[in-house]
Amino acid sequence: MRVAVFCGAARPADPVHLQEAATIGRLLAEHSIHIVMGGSRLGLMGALADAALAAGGQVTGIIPRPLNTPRITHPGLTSLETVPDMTSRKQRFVDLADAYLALPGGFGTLDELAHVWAGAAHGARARPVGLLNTSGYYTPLLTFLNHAAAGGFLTRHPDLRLDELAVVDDDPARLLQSIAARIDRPTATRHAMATLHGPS
Ligand SMILES: C/C(=C\CNc1ncnc2c1ncn2[C@@H]1O[C@H](COP(=O)(O)O)[C@@H](O)[C@H]1O)CO
Repeated sequence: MRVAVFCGAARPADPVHLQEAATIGRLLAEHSIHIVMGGSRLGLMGALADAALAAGGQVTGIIPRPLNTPRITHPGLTSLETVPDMTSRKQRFVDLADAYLALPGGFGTLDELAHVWAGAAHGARARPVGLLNTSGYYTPLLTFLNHAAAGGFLTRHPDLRLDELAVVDDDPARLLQSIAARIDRPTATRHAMATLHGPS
């Protein structure tokens, strides 16, 4: 099972975000969940990857070629894939992940979240999305999404329900439990087999 994690490259003002990123990394590794992420050593991405690797986990980085420099790329990932640009990276996250997790972050994280939500709104197979709401980081975004829904702007796909857009929790372990319970296991297994052996 693979989870794509979107999270900040910046050093956060409050170190609790680095600690929580490390907690998520460790928990994913302990549950043998393969992490797919932006491939950087910086910010929350670095904290997540370091903790997962230290706990024996698998971490795949997907990094756009222009960002693949020693200053940015994590040197110890179990695998690293280079892609031409940010748009291709977002598509690789969608190709590879059985679920998505967003930790606190900036425009890059929001862009990745919007990409998966827009895909689901346009009929792509919806996969669970978890928001780690440390210190209420995502509460203003959720308020905005409710505002957008009330304004009738999130209705393009008739099956899309706002409460299905994301599972929100400020507790890393509870959030992972909720996401794991929502993963479509037969599809995830077929998907893993197809990736390993080619489509049957
Ligand atoms: C150019 C600088 C840092 C950029 N480094 C990044 N390396 C890898 N992945 C990145 C980087 N910046 C953005 N991403 C992707 O977006 C998310 C983080 O962006 P945010 O704006 O910090 O939220 C993350 O999930 C990555 O996939 C500075 O020198």
